[in-house]
Amino acid sequence: MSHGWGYGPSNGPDKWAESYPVANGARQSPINVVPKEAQFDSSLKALKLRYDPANSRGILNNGHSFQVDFVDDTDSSTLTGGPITGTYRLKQFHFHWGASDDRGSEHTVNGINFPCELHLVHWNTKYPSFGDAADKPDGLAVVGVFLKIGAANPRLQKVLDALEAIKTKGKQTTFGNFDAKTLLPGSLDYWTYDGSLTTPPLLESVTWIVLKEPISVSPAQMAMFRSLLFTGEGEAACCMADNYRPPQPLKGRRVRASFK
Ligand SMILES: NS(=O)(=O)c1ccc(NC(=O)CN2C(=O)C=CC2=O)cc1
Ligand SMILES: [Zn+2]
Repeated sequence: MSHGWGYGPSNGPDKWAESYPVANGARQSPINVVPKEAQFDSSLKALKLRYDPANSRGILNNGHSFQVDFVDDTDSSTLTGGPITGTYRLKQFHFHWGASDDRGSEHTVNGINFPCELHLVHWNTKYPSFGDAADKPDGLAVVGVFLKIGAANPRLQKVLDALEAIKTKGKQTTFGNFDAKTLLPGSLDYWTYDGSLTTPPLLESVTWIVLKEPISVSPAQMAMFRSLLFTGEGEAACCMADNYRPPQPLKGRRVRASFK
């Protein structure tokens, strides 16, 4: 790819394999989840997500999405239990969304797209840092949460209200005292499978944990996601939307369910 990867016709998901051959690898993400084909595994533990609001640090427009970054130098915001062993620390969360409400999620369920998907990114503390963990087969664990059109979600509002300050690529601002737990649905039932980052470098290092229950988002709130720009200040504006990779081949992988 002559220029950076993105989601446009010349640098989008169909082109990524040119610079990132692992795009055609054996454990790529996202996937289409077919609940009837997922195997209930009674040995799967309940997810334990313990997040300390004091760890939230900033919010950044990285030109592909926006992410809320967390201080991750102690075990104060962690993921344990579920399909993983050991302790994984929360590094950041971000979203993927569509230009219209009929698309935008990365994972699909029975071929259905949601308008938006939240990813909470964690790294395995058996490694010294996120960067060290990012290319290990058990290095990362991402919790995926679907957003479904419905009533306005007050728990999203603090995040959405911050977007006006980070409209263009590279802009960031402080974002303290945010409790990421408030973004989770009531049920922590999940599907899990071995996968990858869904953006370059597409590293096959992610244990995916996709929650069955969506959280709500209103059409007006979706419009706020779409008010962001892929482009930097002074460049021709391009609205940030359709920043999702479509489902990838399962290639024989098993998808397990924590629930019947
Ligand atoms: N969409 S996803 O699979 O959850 C996905 C998750 C993460 C990343 N990349 C990163 O986290 C890059 N990164 C670093 O390497 C250090 C901080 C940071 O943000 C890419 C994709
Ligand atoms: Zn993501």
